[in-house]
Amino acid sequence: MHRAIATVCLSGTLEDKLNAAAAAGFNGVEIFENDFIAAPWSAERVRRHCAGLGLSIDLYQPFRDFEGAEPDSMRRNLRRAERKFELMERLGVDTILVCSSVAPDTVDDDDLAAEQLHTLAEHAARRGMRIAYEALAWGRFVNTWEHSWDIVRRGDHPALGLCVDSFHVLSRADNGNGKTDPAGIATVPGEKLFFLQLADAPRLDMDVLQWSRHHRLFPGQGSFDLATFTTAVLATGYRGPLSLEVFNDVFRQSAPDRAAVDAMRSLIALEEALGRQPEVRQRERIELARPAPAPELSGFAFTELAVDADSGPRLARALAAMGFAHIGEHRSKPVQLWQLGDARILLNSGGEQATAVSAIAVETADPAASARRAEALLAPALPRARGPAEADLTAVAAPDGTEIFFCRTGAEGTGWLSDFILTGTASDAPTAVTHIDHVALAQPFDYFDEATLFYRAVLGLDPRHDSEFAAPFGLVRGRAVTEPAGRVRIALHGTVLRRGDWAPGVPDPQHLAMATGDIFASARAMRARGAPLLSIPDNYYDDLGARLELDPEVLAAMRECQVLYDRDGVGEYYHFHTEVFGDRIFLEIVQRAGGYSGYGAVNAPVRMTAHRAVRSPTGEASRRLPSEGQAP
Ligand SMILES: O=C(O)c1ccc(O)c(O)c1
Ligand SMILES: [Mg+2]
Repeated sequence: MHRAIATVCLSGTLEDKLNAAAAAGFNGVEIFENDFIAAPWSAERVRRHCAGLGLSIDLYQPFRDFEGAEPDSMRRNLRRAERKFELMERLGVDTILVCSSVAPDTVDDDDLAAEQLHTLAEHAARRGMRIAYEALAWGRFVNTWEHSWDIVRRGDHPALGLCVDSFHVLSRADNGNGKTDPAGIATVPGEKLFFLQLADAPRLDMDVLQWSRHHRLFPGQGSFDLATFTTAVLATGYRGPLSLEVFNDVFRQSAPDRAAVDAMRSLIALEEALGRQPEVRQRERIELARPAPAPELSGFAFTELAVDADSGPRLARALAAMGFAHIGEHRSKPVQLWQLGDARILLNSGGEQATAVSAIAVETADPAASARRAEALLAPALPRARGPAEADLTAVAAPDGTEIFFCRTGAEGTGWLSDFILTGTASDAPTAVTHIDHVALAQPFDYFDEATLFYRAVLGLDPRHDSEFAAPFGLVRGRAVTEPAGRVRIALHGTVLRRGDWAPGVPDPQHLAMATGDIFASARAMRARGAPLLSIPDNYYDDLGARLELDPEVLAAMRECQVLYDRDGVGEYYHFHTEVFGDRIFLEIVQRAGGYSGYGAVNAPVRMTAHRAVRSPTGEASRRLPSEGQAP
């Protein structure tokens, strides 16, 4: 389909925005009026620049406070409109968005609004132009798509049609803010639907104008069902642009090239979702992106930690005490392979990077298909330095820079294990650890929403378990992306607000969590072997005993083993932690019981406070993520 983006989505000048949109592969743009007004270029120059970039100008917007005006204002409004039509002629754009009036002196009279829009359409038609009328969710009187459609119908002019914007429709459908039925859009005749704007948003219980102006997201980053919504629009016969219109405080200050790629990824993923809707699949002549389907992921092949001269030996000692065996050495790089049960960890001391999770390898049913899909979804491919006997592992970069590898352990030829000279064998899991349960990655503030879409679209993981909690260094936001059966879980966390210099650059270290079948046996065995485990204050256990009526023996065992606890409607979660290595990494052991699928977010502030001692808030510069704290 024709993919477009409103200039308001991107940061910078009009020139920056147009260049970024074209570079990301968009076919067209909506010119947001303020971007044009502030630009040093004439309309003709903008038109030429767009043409040179291969961008059509699909919409000029917005034209505000037109309908329901007193006769005197109407004369002024028509004059204002004529000036904009002249400008549109120069720009070479034939459709203008008129959004429903918010003016306090608007008259509540649908017949009057319809008559005035008819007149406006008549003026537009003389120049071969069209009026796309959009109901703002906070319009003075017109604030549902149904109401705008009723007025367009009464206005009865071929040059008068609707603009539907998923935010205005779904924000009202979702929070019970007013009666509206997104599915009903399917009944509008396609020729009366002039334009489609798409935005996602997180579910927030707040004023709808503030929600729209600050928190809109690209499709797939929030909680709206845009596939169903767009299917209803396509059912009308609408074949115009899929156009993104996102107002977002973070994107407004993000590098426009990167944001435009994120935006394009969201449309590719949406088109793919549309192709799965039976109603859409049956219609011909809809060209949709069809990336290779996401192959099934069955777990983590390995996780690689970048270590330095200090953290490397400390981590190696900790892994040994936790029961891991050092079973191999990489053929050409300073990389150690450690294993316990099915949990494999690489310690890589060859890079410049500070101690951190540097790579995650997922077990995929088809590594080549995973790589093709990642490419189709614009994941940046990473070049691999490859030695003669080494597997050709495909890797892409996640938004935070973590390398994601696609592996099939044991597969002929591509087995990554053959990169290692095996020098030992895994012990018999003396500490009951079975596999990697999850990897927790600190996200740079600017890339949190981009990361959600990346993992969802590229790896086919589902976003779940949104949390927000007050921690010693500020408010922390968490979200997990998981394989449906829970075999791959990645927990993302980041700061909710930017902060000054006192708090650490990242709110919480990254960590690697291993699953055990017996949390107390693991804790006792690891402690006996000298693992550097974290101490939890007595206050925590006193509160736990007060909040939950736990078996006194279990509570005593938790206190003895420094195990934290959570439960939800279906199951229980037991977990304990190591100290922090190199400021940026710790290890966790978890036991899930009865289908608990969370991450013990309720306990995170306690654990973070316990880690506080090793995360002194001074001298932070060296502890920021590579992508944090850089000059813009
Ligand atoms: O927030 C606004 O004013 C605004 C303007 C134009 C739009 O298309 C829209 O959806 C919102
Ligand atoms: Mg809009």
